[in-house]
Amino acid sequence: MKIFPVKSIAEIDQYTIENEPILSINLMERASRRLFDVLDPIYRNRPFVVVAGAGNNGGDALALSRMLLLAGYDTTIVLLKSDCLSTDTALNLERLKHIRQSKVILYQSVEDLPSITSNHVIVDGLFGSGLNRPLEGKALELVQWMNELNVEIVSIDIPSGLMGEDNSGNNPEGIVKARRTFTFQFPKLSFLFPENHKYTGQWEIIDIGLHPEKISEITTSWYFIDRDICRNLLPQRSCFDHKGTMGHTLLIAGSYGKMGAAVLSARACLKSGTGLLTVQVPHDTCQIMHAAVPEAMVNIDRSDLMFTEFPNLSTFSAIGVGPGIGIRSNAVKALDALLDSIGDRPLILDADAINIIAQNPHMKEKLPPGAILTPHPGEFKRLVGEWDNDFERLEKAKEFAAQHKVILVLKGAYTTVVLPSGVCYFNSTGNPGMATAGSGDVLTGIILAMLGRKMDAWKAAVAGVYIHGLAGDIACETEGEEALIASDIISSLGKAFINTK
Ligand SMILES: NC(=O)C1=CN([C@@H]2O[C@H](COP(=O)(O)OP(=O)(O)OC[C@H]3O[C@@H](n4cnc5c(N)ncnc54)[C@H](OP(=O)(O)O)[C@@H]3O)[C@@H](O)[C@H]2O)[C@H](O)CC1
Ligand SMILES: [K+]
Repeated sequence: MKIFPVKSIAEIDQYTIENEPILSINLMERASRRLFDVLDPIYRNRPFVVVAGAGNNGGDALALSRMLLLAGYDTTIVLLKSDCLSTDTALNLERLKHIRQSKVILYQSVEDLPSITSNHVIVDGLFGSGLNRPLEGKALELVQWMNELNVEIVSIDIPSGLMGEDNSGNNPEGIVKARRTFTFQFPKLSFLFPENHKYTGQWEIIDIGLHPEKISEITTSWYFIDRDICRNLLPQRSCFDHKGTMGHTLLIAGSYGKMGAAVLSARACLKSGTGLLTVQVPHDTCQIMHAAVPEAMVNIDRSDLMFTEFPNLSTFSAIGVGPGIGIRSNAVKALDALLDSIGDRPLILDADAINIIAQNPHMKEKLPPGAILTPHPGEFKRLVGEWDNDFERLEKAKEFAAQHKVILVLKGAYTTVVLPSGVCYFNSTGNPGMATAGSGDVLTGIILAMLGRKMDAWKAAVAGVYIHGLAGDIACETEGEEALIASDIISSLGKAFINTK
């Protein structure tokens, strides 16, 4: 699914009005009706206070209020006083006046506000995608009032005060903290940043039937990785395939005391379809790998403890380095040498491989084009330094990916795949239960298998994060968030692939 900047959404909106064709007031009615249909079963019989602004977000709020009133809901409307209501908002205010029970409070000061019980639901329709500056004055007062009530707030389209994209200069006091946000047609970029979760709460998309032609025509740099995207990226097997055509991957992982990372990554790689897997492990640990992953071949390092050498790379269709290798000087030297001889072979670097590169900046220059790096936030900080907010974090990632021509996979909620071109893919699968030891090692194994099958690096990264998250979601259904461990993600890979194809 595409994610658009809010200014492009206004363009799609306009195109829909002209080409469906549909009157803008009727498009607003359709959006509000679909919102009502979602809210009605969730909040049956609860009293509502609907807070509306002067723009079209307020128009949606007023149309929704009419629907609530007609359905018998106790509904009070608080309208932010303004001299210039949008045309459709003014029309919806007019329509409300025809309903006998409607109570519209024109907000001028705090004394005007209704008393609220804990049973109330507040609907926030003050500002939506037309917001262009931080809130102040009466609008700010209203937001602060809503936030201090400590009752459930439902935001229409966007929590009022939150910008669709960059909130760097915003005033955190002037943003509604919703329990739920029902957003029209597309997720907004700012919803995908961890720091904005406290504003959006749980968010959901409501399809309001914007014109599909315009949606496919307008280009964007941002995508939400859904099943369709992943399915189109995954290669099919032919009946003539054999293990030699499914890729021979090399995984360099583990050190004395950290063999779990290597085992998890190796298992995940095999469960993600690699034809053959060779794992490079320290001498003293080879029995662990043989016993835990009998399907893997083992290349034994001369060191008892760590990664210090690697086999001839020409045999392998893709190489993965990092889980559990440590950052001791011998491992540093070996990674440096590997980067010297890698050529343009597909490569994924994770965990300590990233830490080594962060500590030895000259190695960044040796990264082959298209290499995939999968840092968690701590590793990414070591690579690029601090950031002030998540929008800036994304900018830094785009800069790094462009400069070094690599693909970054920023792990976390909505794991983000950043391509050298600046295109970003945000993952839709996964859950907080996956914040557990070894989860990242599993991802490395999955992506390595895909790279080994000659998938383009960006495709392997995008499909890999989706399958990883989906396997985590499937595992969570039986394990729950607390008990979920990395091995459960591996066990669910089969179902994840089946459900995606
Ligand atoms: N395609 C869709 O998804 C549809 C969306 N709908 C709804 O429409 C809103 C967007 O409506 P819009 O009128 O563009 O925007 P807002 O309701 O957010 O209002 C913006 C107006 O407010 C002014 N503004 C902007 N920032 C501030 C501020 N900080 N303080 C005060 N006023 C502000 C701005 O005017 P200015 O001239 O003052 O700049 C705007 O006029 C969308 O979110 C949906 O809810 C449709 O109903 C259906 C289709
Ligand atoms: K809103």
